[in-house]
Amino acid sequence: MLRARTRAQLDDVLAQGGGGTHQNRSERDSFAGMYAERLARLWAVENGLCFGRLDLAEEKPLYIGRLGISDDDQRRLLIDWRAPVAQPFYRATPAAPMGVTRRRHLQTRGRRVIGVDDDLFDLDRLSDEDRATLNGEAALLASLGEKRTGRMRDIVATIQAEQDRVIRSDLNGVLVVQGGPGTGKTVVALHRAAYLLYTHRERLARRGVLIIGPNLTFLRYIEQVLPSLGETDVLLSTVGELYPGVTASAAEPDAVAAVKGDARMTQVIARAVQDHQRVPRRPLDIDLGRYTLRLDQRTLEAARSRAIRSRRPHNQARSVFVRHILNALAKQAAKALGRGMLEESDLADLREDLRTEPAVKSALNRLWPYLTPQRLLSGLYGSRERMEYAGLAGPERELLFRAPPRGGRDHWTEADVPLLDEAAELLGDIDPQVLRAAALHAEEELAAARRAEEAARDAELTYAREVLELTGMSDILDAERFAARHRDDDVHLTTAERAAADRAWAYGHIIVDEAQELSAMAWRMLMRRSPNRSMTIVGDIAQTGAAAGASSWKQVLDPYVAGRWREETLTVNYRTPVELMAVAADVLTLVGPSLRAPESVRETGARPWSRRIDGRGDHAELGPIITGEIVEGGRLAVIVPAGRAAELGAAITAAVPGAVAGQGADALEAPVAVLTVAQAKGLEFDAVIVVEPAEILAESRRGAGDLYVALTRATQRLGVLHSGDLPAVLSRCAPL
Ligand SMILES: Nc1ncnc2c1ncn2[C@@H]1O[C@H](COP(=O)(O)OP(=O)(O)OP(=O)(O)O)[C@@H](O)[C@H]1O
Repeated sequence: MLRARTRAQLDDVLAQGGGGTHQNRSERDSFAGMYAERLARLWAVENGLCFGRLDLAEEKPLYIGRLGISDDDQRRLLIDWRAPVAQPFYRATPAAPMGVTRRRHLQTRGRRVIGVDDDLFDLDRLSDEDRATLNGEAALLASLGEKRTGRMRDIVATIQAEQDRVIRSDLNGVLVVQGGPGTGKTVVALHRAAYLLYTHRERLARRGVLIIGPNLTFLRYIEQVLPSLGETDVLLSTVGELYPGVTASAAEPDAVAAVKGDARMTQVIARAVQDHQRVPRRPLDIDLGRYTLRLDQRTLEAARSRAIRSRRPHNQARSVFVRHILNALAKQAAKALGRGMLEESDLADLREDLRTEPAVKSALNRLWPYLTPQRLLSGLYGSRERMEYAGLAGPERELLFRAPPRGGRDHWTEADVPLLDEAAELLGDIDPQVLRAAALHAEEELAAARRAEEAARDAELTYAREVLELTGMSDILDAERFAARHRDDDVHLTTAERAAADRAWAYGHIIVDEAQELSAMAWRMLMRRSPNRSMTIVGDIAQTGAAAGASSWKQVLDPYVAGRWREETLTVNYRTPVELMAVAADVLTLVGPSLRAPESVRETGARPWSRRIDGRGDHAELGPIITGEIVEGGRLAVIVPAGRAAELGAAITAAVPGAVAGQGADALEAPVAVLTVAQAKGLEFDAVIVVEPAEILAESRRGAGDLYVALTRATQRLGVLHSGDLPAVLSRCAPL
């Protein structure tokens, strides 16, 4: 009925056609967008719309669902799971029943109820064992035992009490959620986003919520969870995508990323900017044909210090510098012309004449060049002298050195993005017209701007097509025209879209997943986008893999909110069965003797196995072993050492039909995915085979953490293949 009503409203709006004033049209379009979005949401929640019932001691039962629905008389039929009255559904325990006598979990398929599962809080009837039970244990275990699809699902029906505390925690301040693998950190973070948007709609809809994930595969893995929770206005991004117009697609060794991620790069970038403001040691002669003007060091120093004292970013401070220099030149020119003292208005004319003199322009461009972040960074990496001046020496400098890009186009890596952002802060914007007029060699920036424009147009067109398709109007209205109508006034842009295009956007709330992997420079970039410091930081210090990653939350946060952040810990592992977790827990002792693995909620009886392989030649032996582990209708990951990824990926994809290697959408859909630990981070699979664990252990300083991550990706089965001796920490695996 709701869908029919929304559909009718949408039809009404669209039937009004394209006439009327500009304002009429844009209002109509934004209504159309709103109704279409609501309709999409109503379809998205179709599955399992109502999943719970609370029987209360004093009142009528409440039904809990994915969204709230009232009848025409405003009587509540279904309570949105995020509403305060729904809280007991997740929090009530036999010891603290919160007025609830019975909690019922409904399992549905389509519109049919296929199972119910009750928690009784009538204390007299409970045994001790019952009192300690999980919330909706049967429903939870049924959900955990299901085959994995390659996309994360929502858990609104089975959120556990410790997770609910995180989800509903206060919006303000910085909340760290520390938890071992499989404790639901990711899924909880996504539910928190949905909860916050529901509870603080006004504030957050305007400023938006940013969710940062470790890589694009991971974002694809989680992207469907939010619409099914009823939220569409959230920006999912990696750190590498946060700088508009730059695509960080190049790879680089961990050691290089580690230097770029270090907090010291703040000073390096600042010095790199100052390098472009240095005055030459000798006077500078400007030959104007009729006469020559000279800029001596005193004049240059004075202009420079005025510009710096203006405290403006480099590109804006340039006008102060230029004004001072032109003044000095104009006075000299007056003398050279033999005109003695001139009126101020004559001097002004002279200044303007000089400003357009090519020789003066080129001198000014050398003395105080307009700089884009891209030019600054390319110039820095391409010159050992500049790096030296900026404070990079020895092996670090050699790691960062790269030949200047040919044709003006550089290849950026994920670790470059926070540095570009840092540079952008210090440089300030350049008016695009100035950029063109100054005839800078800025092909790269212009190309980036064009690409951004094209991407925005594509997004508009897709949006327009979707709206028209949803409304069944695609044969009546042309998507191009529909999109063009929006373009003029930006009315259709969601908060997330506007935020994505704006480097300086301040988000209402930022959620960071796999946060342990971020470098100090990446944190600076995120903090800049969170002036109100309203953040949820989700991760596991034991799983840190990146060389520039975190070794404690204190180290990450003290520079920004010392003593003002709170931490919650998740302790129960919902992914990995007891038998697998025992193996992983042994490895965890190598990461840190005091670290404790989370408690698993279920047993499968399937003992992890190990098997010796030859490990050389064409790896023909791997095909049958891997094929034998494929889960019918489910997904298997083969996790390999990063240094062997290309070789093993090629061998396995050749031998196993349907297998894919490396990151990307395919890796989520395929029955068998060959991945490195970094690529598998945050994901989960029905079965996992870890190849050459000794190599994974030895591959980096954080090898033990990497092996721990690899071993905790499976929901059902785990096996280990090794050519040398099996590492002693894996002795629980039964040899085959
Ligand atoms: N309350 C719950 N009900 C049902 N499933 C749950 C619940 N909590 C977590 N899960 C499931 O457990 C699995 C692990 O969750 P998630 O990926 O969020 O863990 P994580 O802590 O982020 O793990 P990692 O640190 O390994 O990335 C997912 O399949 C998730 O859906």
